[in-house]
Formats: sequence, C-alpha cells, structure tokens
Amino acid sequence: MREQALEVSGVSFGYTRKVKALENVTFSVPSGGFTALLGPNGAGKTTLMALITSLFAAEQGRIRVCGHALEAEPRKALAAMGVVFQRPTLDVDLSIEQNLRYAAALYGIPRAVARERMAELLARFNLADRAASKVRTLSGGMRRRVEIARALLHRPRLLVLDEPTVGLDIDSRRELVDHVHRLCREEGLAVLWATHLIDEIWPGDRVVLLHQGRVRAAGSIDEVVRAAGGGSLGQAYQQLTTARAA
Ligand SMILES: Nc1ncnc2c1ncn2[C@@H]1O[C@H](COP(=O)(O)OP(=O)(O)OP(=O)(O)O)[C@@H](O)[C@H]1O
Repeated sequence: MREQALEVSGVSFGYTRKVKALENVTFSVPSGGFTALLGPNGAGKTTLMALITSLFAAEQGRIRVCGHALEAEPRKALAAMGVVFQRPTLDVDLSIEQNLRYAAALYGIPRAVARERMAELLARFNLADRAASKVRTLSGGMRRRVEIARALLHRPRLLVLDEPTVGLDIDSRRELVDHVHRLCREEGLAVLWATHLIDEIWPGDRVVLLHQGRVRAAGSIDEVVRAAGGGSLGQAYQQLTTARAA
C-alpha cells in the first residue's frame, strides 16, 4: 500500500457547542498524489485546513502527517508540511528574494542552503528574473507562485493549499493548477488542494467531497462518481452537495 502523507481520522470540530463545522471527517492523502478537497462555501474546508495546520485543535479524532501524530509529535508533523493559506501573507514591500530569505531564516535553514534552494525554486516557478522585484509589483498569479515556493523551502513532503486560486483570472488560475499538478507528478510531492471548482481537478487526482462538515464521498474520480450514482464529476458534485445533511 502507498504511504499516506496525511491521515485524518474521525475528526470533529465546532465553533459553537450546537453546530459542528466538521463531523467525523476521515480521509487520507497518499504520498506523491494530488488530492482535491472539494466542497461549496461553508463546507468546512478552511476549518479542516486550520486543524491540519495546527491553528485549532480537533475536539475528536486524529491527524497524522507522514506518520507523525500532530498532537504527539507536532514539530515532526509540521516540518513535513508546507502551507499556503487562503489569504496571501507575503510582505508586499519586500522583494521576492527578501520574503523567501526571511521565511528560510524562520525555518532555521542555513544561509548557503537557503540560497541554493531559493535559486532552484525561483527557477522552478519561473520567477528567477523577478527575484529582486517588490511583491507589490507582481501579478496575483506570480504572488501565489512566490507563496508556494516559500512553502516548499524546507522541503516538505506534503503541501496543503486553501483555495489558492481565489481572485486569479482564468489564465493565471489554469497556470497555477498546472504548476502544482506538475510538482506532484515530477517531484513526488503530496498535495491537498481545497477548492469549490471542478475544473481544477485533473484525471488521476483523488477527491474528498465535503459538504456541511461531512465527507460525502472520497477516492478516485470514478469512486466519487459511483458514490453519487453515476454521471460526470460535476453531476456527482451537484448531487452530493444539494443533498441535505443526514
Ligand atoms: N470563526 C467562526 N466562528 C463561527 N463559525 C464559523 C467560523 N468560521 C467558520 N464558521 C462556520 O463553520 C462552517 C465551515 O466554514 P469554513 O470556512 O470552514 O468553510 P469553507 O468550506 O472553507 O467555506 P469557504 O469556501 O466559504 O471558505 C460554516 O458554517 C461557517 O459559517
């Protein structure tokens, strides 16, 4: 069996006692694969991301990153993970290089190693010729690429991204989706990509379909479609997200 980069088992969480934002959520992200966390607004994607990245603690359940339990071995679990939050967190008055150098220092990466990795990542993300440019001068798509490069500086095996294409135009969105799929396929990175957009999911991806805080279906595209009774992934999404919570 393929090693799991992320295992979420029986996770529940509520902002208030009455309403659960997540209810008994279980799924896994295999190493080296692209997994889409698909769900409409309010499904619980951001809440789940906050639990996975340790911003909130789950009331119930267990989260393991590359075999390390988040609760028992938080440093090892977090070191194996790169994160891109929904809201951009770059300093727009610093250059790309300065933003990356700052993050590398926070990760405790020695300067010479950081220099090498930055050069590698800037080339990988087609940003090398803009390294000295202030983030303020970059397009939305470029800024997102800088954030992903920053999230990969410490060489994580799992990258989690919370709706990273929000606010991008169609071309930049397609380019970013393409870029991250290639990272998966060419470098064996495991990706968990939260979205509500079906067209960001490619053949061969895995899907976790979340609605009203519950996993409605999970697995390959075919498995998710079968769980909805057939048709396309779009039809399955429609079918499983209009059904009321049980
Ligand atoms: N800080 C909060 N306090 C109370 N309820 C919250 C809070 N944040 C989210 N919620 C509720 O929890 C549920 C899940 O929200 P969440 O933001 O995780 O969903 P989402 O799938 O990320 O949606 P979106 O696509 O809109 O970001 C929603 O019902 C939302 O109203």
